[in-house]
Amino acid sequence: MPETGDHGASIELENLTKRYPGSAQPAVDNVSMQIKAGEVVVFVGPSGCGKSTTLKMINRLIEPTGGRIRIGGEDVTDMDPVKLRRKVGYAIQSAGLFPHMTVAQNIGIVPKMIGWSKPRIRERTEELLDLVGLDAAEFRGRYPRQLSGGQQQRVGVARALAADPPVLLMDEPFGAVDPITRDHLQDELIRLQYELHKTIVFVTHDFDEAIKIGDRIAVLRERSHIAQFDTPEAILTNPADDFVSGFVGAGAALKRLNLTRVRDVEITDCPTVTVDDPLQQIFNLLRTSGSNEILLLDRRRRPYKWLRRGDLMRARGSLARAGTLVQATVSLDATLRDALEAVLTDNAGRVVVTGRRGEYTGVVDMETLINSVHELLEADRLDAMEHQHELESLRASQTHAEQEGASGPAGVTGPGGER
Ligand SMILES: Nc1ncnc2c1ncn2[C@@H]1O[C@H](COP(=O)(O)OP(=O)(O)OP(=O)(O)O)[C@@H](O)[C@H]1O
Repeated sequence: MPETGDHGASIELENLTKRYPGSAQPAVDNVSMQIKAGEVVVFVGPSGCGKSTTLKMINRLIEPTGGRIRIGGEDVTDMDPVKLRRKVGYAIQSAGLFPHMTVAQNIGIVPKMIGWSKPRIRERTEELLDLVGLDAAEFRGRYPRQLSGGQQQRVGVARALAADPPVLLMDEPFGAVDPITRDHLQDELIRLQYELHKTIVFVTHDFDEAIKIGDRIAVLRERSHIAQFDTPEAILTNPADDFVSGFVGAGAALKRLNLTRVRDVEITDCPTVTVDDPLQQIFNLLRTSGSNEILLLDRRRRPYKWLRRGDLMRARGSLARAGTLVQATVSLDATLRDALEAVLTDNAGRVVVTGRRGEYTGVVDMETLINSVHELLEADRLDAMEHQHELESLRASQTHAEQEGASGPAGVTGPGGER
């Protein structure tokens, strides 16, 4: 198990402002926001709206000109920035690795800075490489130029996590890699977060990425004014205004598929055999299982081929020539959108689900997917109606209170809270 040490800490921004010298307008104007411990909050918004500036004020790479920042309840606005950065990991686009340092040296920078012993740094480096899916023996001695873009990005994330900070800031970390690698890196971040429970603030241009990764999304407009700060479900089904709708874009129902993971839907079992099983046993299973196909697994229980009865007849005693290779698989952390894509491109309308090491876990088929999507959309619709109803009752009770000459209910500043 990876070290899960320091879980997330809450972050509170209070009237945070940045006015760059010589600029007429502030780049970030009076932003207040509460981020809960252990949640992933994504900032999305148009270019130049102040996402990066807001993010970099949290670790004071950019000094605020007004307002306060609290991490885990502690005011860090005036804390020594070097001390602060131990609490806050930081990963950026293109990884930002030092080219003259090896992977291990890059990851060890912060631990070394804060005086960890060499063996402890070495152990932590190995653990982190494993955590981000890189083989330590192969990668620790390489230089960044000897890595692919996706591998560099993984090392960047490992480096940001090195001293086990409760908070992780990520500034378009996957902006510079191709869409497939980007998808993998997103899946891995989700898996990592499942184990680590850090508080993550993530900046992106890409609303689909925000939906996939965020527990909550802050849609920002110019000067980092918050247009809506809510769960992806709420933003998709109930955008606060035209600006947010514009950002959500078309295809909300399809985007909704990005919000649910394969592990959340019903995974069925199919009959399986392994390459070491005798042919006769495979035949028998095909006959008795009631299924017209069975899945052949390799020695590490990874999906290998689909076998049908006719395939075995034609195979004449050897599995090498029999069956159809399993093309696509999806992991438990894959989104329903990925699963749908895989099922649609498979002529038998199903996809094999694999665990962390690629091992067979089950199967998801078209019918399960369609049912799940219908249930999800229906649940969203009910939630949106309930939310609407709550807002209306709140308004009615406020109007009533005003008519009675009393002030509104304590602490209620208006519908929508943080909007
Ligand atoms: N060092 C600086 N000096 C002066 N103005 C700056 C500086 N850095 C950023 N700005 C301005 O502040 C505003 C916000 O910039 P910021 O980089 O935070 O936006 P962003 O939303 O992250 O943009 P993008 O998505 O394009 O990266 C922009 O108008 C930008 O021009």
